[in-house]
Amino acid sequence: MSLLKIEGLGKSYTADKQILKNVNFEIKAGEFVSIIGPSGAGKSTMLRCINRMVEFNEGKIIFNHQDVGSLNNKELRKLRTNIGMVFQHYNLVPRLTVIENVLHGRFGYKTTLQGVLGRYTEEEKERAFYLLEKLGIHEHAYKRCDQLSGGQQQRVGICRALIQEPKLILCDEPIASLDPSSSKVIMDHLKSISTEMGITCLVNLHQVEVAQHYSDHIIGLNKGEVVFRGEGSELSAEQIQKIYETNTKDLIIE
Ligand SMILES: Nc1ncnc2c1ncn2[C@@H]1O[C@H](COP(=O)(O)OP(=O)(O)OP(=O)(O)O)[C@@H](O)[C@H]1O
Repeated sequence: MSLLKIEGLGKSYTADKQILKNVNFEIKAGEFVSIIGPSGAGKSTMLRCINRMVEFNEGKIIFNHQDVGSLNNKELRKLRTNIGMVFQHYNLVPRLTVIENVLHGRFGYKTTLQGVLGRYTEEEKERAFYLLEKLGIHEHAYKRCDQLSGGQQQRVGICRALIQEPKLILCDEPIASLDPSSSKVIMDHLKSISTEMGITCLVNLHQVEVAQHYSDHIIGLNKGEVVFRGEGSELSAEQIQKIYETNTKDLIIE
């Protein structure tokens, strides 16, 4: 069943430069899909169009049978509870505790006053603990977020997305600031979120081999156009060259 359908998507921030050009793809519920491409290809813009953090200019986005472009503010707020987001720099509130940051994921379900006063139900607090435990960081629940390592902070970011009870999680370069071992922990968690919890993951990545290892499908973007769509095993050196406009050996930093 299709969860997300992108049809003829176009985006430009300024009149002189088209960032996304006629982008088309479809993602099924529960799939793990990566977007790869060189810096500036439009990967972040693509993700942000899906929840309308960035307004797109052309085409259609259908998410969970809803036409995203036609939603009013109230409908958009509701839609965003179904779409979690994980960021490269975690986007946590550093001076607040881990558990408070996780509970921020419930904001979309609250009135502004409830959110500002930090009014959460016992059930929400239990769920936050359960998620922290699942991601192996429950012993840090009452620490300030800025006392945690990058990998731990990213796990808090994932818990905050999960407590929204999303159907889709958008991850914008979730491992770009992490060392290889923390990166593996994060990617393993994201993968099990899709396979065990059935939550669809759309992940922007810089590392081709990571995308190949974890993804059901890969989308290759070059200058805002989809130049590859397929499984990791179908991604040949020639395809990689088409995406990055460079030889694969040039992608290895020695
Ligand atoms: N708010 C904005 N206003 C104007 N131009 C923007 C804005 N955001 C992004 N751009 C431009 O859009 C292009 C695509 O940027 P985007 O961040 O989507 O690419 P990316 O593939 O995610 O790059 P990276 O891998 O470096 O994060 C770039 O040329 C960028 O300068």
